[in-house]
Amino acid sequence: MQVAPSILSADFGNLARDVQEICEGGCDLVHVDVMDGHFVPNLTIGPVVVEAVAKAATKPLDVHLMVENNTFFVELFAPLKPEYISFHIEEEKHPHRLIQKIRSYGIKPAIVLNPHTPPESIEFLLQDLDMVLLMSVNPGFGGQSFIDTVIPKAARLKEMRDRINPNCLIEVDGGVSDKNVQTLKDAGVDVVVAGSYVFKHENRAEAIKSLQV
Ligand SMILES: O=C(CO)[C@@H](O)[C@H](O)COP(=O)(O)O
Repeated sequence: MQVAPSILSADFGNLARDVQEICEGGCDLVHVDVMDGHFVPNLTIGPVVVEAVAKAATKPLDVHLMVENNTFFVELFAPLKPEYISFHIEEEKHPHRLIQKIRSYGIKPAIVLNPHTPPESIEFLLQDLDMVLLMSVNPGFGGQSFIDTVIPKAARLKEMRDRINPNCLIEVDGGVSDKNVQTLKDAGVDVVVAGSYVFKHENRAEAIKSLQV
């Protein structure tokens, strides 16, 4: 299991220090939540702060857009060269075009599904994706409870993924801890995002290790 700590739960007064700590602690990706106050009822960070995160990070960035105007934000973040940019299928009229745009920057495209969105909604996009992110909380905030319907959903997505594009990773985000990571692994999940579990742990490196099952 790859682990992508969400910096939403980091100490923003000491962001570079916290990013360095999770990278030295062995995380696989640094997960960056971009919220615009419209698609979700919360507002986070723009390219100025993400540039500082990219400078501090020794692991690739995984940028999760929770925004209304995906194309505008892709253009804003592409120069920072994250490994992945993911956007919500619920907020995109032309997802295939946006996937091509993200790839044209040399960035891996990913699509995010809210808890209610079925994996079948992206069946005909799967061949063009590097990752699908399944939300296991309603997007917008850290520290929420895990919605366990994501487990059969991940298993259904895995069946589609294995058939259509075995290289496409499955990522789960929200309420992830050492208590549910093995179940997620068994369902076929490849990457977990964890915010409060990692950043509130007294030993963040140990927290990351406990998720690398
Ligand atoms: O995208 C989001 C929330 O919208 C997540 O990345 C959370 O930040 C995960 O936080 P925890 O549930 O692990 O505390």
